Amino acid sequence: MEGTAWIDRLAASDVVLLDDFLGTDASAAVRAEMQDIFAAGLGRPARVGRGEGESYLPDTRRDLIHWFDDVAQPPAIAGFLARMEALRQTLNREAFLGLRRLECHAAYYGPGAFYKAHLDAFADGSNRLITFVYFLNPGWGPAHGGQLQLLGPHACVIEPRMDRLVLFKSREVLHEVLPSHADRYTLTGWMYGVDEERRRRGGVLGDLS
Ligand SMILES: O=C(O)CCC(=O)C(=O)O
Ligand SMILES: [Fe+2]
Repeated sequence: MEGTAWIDRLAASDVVLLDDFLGTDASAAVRAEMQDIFAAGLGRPARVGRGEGESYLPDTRRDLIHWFDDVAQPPAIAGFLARMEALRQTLNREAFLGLRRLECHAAYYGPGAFYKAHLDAFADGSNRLITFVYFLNPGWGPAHGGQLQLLGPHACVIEPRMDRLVLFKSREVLHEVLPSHADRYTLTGWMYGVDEERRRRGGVLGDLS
C-alpha cells in the first residue's frame, strides 16, 4: 500500500477508500475461504445492539455473520487480519489514535439483504473508533446492488468491489447497506479505543497491547 497518505485522507474526510488492498490472488483466496465458511453453515443472523439490548431485527438488517475468535483462521483470512493489525499499529504510530485492539466478522448478504442506516458506535459510550469493510465481490455491477451508502455530510455511494477496503470513523459516519441482489461477501471490523468502563476503574494500563 502507498505510504501513509491515506491516514491524512482519513483525518481530513473521516472516510478513506483503498483499492487493490491485497492483490488479485490473495483477495480471491480470501473470497474462497469466505464461501467455505458460509457454505458450512457458520453464518448466524446478525443482531443489533449489544448485551441485554441485543436483538434480532430483520427489518433493520438481514445479513449473516460469523465472528472470528482468537483461534487460528484459514490462511488467507489470517493474512487479511494480520494486514489490519498492521494498519492499526500504523494508525497509532502516525495519528496517535490509541487503538487498542480490533474485532472482525465475516458477513454474507444474500439476495434481498440490507442493513438500514446506522452508526457503528453504540450509544452507551462505545469505544469503537474506526470501522473497516473489505469487499469481496468480483464482477460487481450496479444491477447487483448492495452498495454501501454513506449519509449526511459524508454522503456518497461506495461500490462493493472486489479487493476494496473502506475505513471510516465509527462515531461520525452514518451509513447503510442498500439491498443486495446477488451474493455479497465482506469482512467487517472495528478498531477500539480505551475501554471506557476500564478507564473509569483506572485499569487502562492493563489494556495496553
Ligand atoms: O457491509 C457493509 O458495507 C457495511 C456493514 C455495516 O455497516 C456493519 O456491519 O455495521
Ligand atoms: Fe455499520
